[in-house]
Amino acid sequence: MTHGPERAVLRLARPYLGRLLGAGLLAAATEFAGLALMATATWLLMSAAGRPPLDRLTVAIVAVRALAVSRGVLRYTERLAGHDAVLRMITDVRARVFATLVARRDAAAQRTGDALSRLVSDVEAVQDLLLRVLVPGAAAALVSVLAVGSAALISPPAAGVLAVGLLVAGVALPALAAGLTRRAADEVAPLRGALAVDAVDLTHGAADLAAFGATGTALAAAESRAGRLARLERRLAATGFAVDAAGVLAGGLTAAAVVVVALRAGVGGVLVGVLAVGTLAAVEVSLALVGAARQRTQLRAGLARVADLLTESGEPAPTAPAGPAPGGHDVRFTGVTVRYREGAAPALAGVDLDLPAGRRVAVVGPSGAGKSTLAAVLTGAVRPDTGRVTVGGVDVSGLPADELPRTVGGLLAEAYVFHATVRENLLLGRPRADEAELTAATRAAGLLDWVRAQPDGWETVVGEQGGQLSGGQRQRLALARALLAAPPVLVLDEPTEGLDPAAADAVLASALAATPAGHSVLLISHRLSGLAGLDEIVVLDAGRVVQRGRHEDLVARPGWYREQWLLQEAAERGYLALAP
Ligand SMILES: Nc1ncnc2c1ncn2[C@@H]1O[C@H](COP(=O)(O)OP(=O)(O)OP(=O)(O)O)[C@@H](O)[C@H]1O
Repeated sequence: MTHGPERAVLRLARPYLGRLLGAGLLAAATEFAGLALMATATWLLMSAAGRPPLDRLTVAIVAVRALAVSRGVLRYTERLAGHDAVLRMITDVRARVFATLVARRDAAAQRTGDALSRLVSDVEAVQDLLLRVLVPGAAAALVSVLAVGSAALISPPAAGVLAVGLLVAGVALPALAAGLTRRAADEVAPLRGALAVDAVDLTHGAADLAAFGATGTALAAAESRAGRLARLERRLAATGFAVDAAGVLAGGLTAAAVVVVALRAGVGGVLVGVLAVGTLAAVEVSLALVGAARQRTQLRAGLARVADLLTESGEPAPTAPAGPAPGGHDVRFTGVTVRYREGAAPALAGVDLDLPAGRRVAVVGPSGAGKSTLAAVLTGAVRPDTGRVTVGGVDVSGLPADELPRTVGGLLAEAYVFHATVRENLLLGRPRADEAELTAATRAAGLLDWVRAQPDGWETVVGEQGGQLSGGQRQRLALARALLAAPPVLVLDEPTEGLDPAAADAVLASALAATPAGHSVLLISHRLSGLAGLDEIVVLDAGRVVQRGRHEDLVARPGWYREQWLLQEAAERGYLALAP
């Protein structure tokens, strides 16, 4: 019986079904060879005790040797066949998961590192499902049937007893183990997650906790959670061991019952011994299903996440640079309203905005005005509650997930810098960019001098989340990547954040100059300097458009823009006067 996510994942296994079936049969042959080895060796030892002529034992001696050797060979071939099939399939799964993640551009998921965990550990769940659950599970089931069939040749009543023992070991105990593991996962996983958050808060927030004298309280809370987790894990480990012990007991009891029934049925002494040892070996094979059931339960969450991504996108995302959309690249916001929480004030309230192809528009406004939300709606990361956003006349929400990023993109809020080299981080924007394109984008973002000054140049590793860069360098790297991607509608959300005023002006000017003519720009900024050359400036406040026009019109009119511009000018003049 397979669950929904398993079914979705297994659909991808279809092209490799032949190989997987082969691996399953080889696994069954390996286990059966082991069982036959035990049974034949027992027959040989017990028969040899009666000192019969050697020629009566020759076949058994050869069989023991052959079975011992073939078991190793079969196991090796099974592993080879199974891994070959599964690794081929995993490559497909990874490509599809990556394609969906890229297409979806789920900002929240990328921030939490969820994307990486999906690509690595969740996809490995698919591998484990096949190699550690389904292949050994099918092999154990097949061997059980063969064992009961073989026992029936000696004594049908003993075979009946064996069948009952195998059902206990291979069905009842695995079901019990799965139930316990599920409970463990449901209770332990949230606690582990909370403890991981505690650990991050305690390390990253250590300085602030100490400054507020709150270290002791925070530590005590984390310790109490760790204590609760330890108690729960001890209890679950004890019940887990109890299930394992029950498995051993089931093996012993089944063997004893088989012996009694076989003796009553008048089976000869040597064959009773063979039945007893064969029973122990067969039950042990079935007990492997207990481990498989536990594993399968633990894989649930990972498989569900992978299945969620598999159902979304069938084909890997294209890496080709942006091409013209069928209806051009005119962007239009019509009455867009976004409300993040029921009852809360809207982040955007009925916003109308036109961004015809080639136009450059800045969106400014106080903190919390809804600027980033506007960008998020345009890139499809947030869906409007009412109203619509169209690109080339097509509703953004109706565009295929892999098509939108080819048209709209850029530097979004809290752009992620990967733990990779400068070159790799840049190539994410345009995988086939050549050296000249890399250089031009990096120069426009004002990062080229820094790159050239590094001993490793483009191959400089930037650390986890760009931790080995300054805030300004991280921002420039993210901006260079956006400029390299050069989508026809370029969104730049605070591209000069973290730069000093002079650098901010220079970078903004060079970034705008580097954007090809005909490409539109939606610039989001809290700085008003450097906006004079733009076609339009839209002032947002509390989710509404309160002013719009060119820079020279807006500074001439009373309002938020003029006030803010005068304040920023005065502050920056003061800053420059004080600067050495
Ligand atoms: N993911 C979210 N969940 C809930 N509320 C949100 C979320 N993102 C933004 N908001 C709220 O929506 C409103 C607009 O936020 P937004 O980030 O769009 O503003 P902004 O103009 O970009 O602000 P800033 O200049 O400070 O970045 C704010 O009140 C904010 O608290």
